[in-house]
Amino acid sequence: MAKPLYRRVLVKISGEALMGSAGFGLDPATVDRISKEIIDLRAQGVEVALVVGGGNIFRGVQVAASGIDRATGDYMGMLATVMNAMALGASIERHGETARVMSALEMPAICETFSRPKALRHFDQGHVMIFAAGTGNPFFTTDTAAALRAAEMRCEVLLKATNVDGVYTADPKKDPSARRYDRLSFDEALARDLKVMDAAAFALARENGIPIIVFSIHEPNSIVAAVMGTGRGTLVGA
Ligand SMILES: Nc1ncnc2c1ncn2[C@@H]1O[C@H](COP(=O)(O)OP(=O)(O)OP(=O)(O)O)[C@@H](O)[C@H]1O
Ligand SMILES: O=c1ccn([C@@H]2O[C@H](COP(=O)(O)O)[C@@H](O)[C@H]2O)c(=O)[nH]1
Repeated sequence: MAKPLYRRVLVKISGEALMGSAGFGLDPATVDRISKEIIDLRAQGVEVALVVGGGNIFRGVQVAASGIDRATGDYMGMLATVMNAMALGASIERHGETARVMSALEMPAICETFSRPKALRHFDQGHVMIFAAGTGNPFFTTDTAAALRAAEMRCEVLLKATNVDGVYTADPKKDPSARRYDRLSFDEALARDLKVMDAAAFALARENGIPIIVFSIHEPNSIVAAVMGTGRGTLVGA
């Protein structure tokens, strides 16, 4: 049986994927399916931190298109990630593991505010860590937050569980002739301006020597497979 390649991982969960086949919001079956994979990883002794996106509810850019200023839209997007984090945390706990949600924006009535020493302590105690509200700053994305928290939490890899099964030469949703990479360097990803993640996220991961695996969250057990090294996806590294 395959063994985990990594002991401590950060998984970036696509917000958009959490809506399942609905056009908006949270699909409970999808949330539960993802939670069960996280629990399977914990059962294998893997320490798991999560950063969740907000694309199933609000993205700052989309909010801005309706006339609200961009920074306000971004704060709305960050609040969306808090709701997703709470849903994932509740589902993980329902399935028998302990989870701690920490938000980059203060909302003490709801969850803890992010503090690195506290987060490391929670991690050492075996809790699944869920980092909400991105970086806490507008004009960023949860991909950048994922690279940032992965570095802060000393994770060995960043797993981007998303809507596509890897990094392509161009956006495969727009260009049917795009080809998928098995492996790719950070320098190439940045030089080719591949939009699967923003440049800040790639640069932060490169600086901290954290490889990124991009894979489809729609494939059953793909998070576990990525940790075992048996899944389909693209490895972005040095
Ligand atoms: N070169 C590329 N290779 C692969 N996907 C790409 C590329 N360029 C753009 N994309 C797009 O990037 C998307 C994944 O990134 P995106 O930030 O939109 O999603 P996410 O981070 O998974 O979701 P969310 O923002 O909801 O958390 C894919 O759905 C794909 O259409
Ligand atoms: O550090 C951050 C992270 C996110 N945002 C805003 O939230 C939404 C949702 O995040 P996604 O990464 O798109 O899933 C994003 O569009 C931004 O508007 C932010 O401002 N700062």
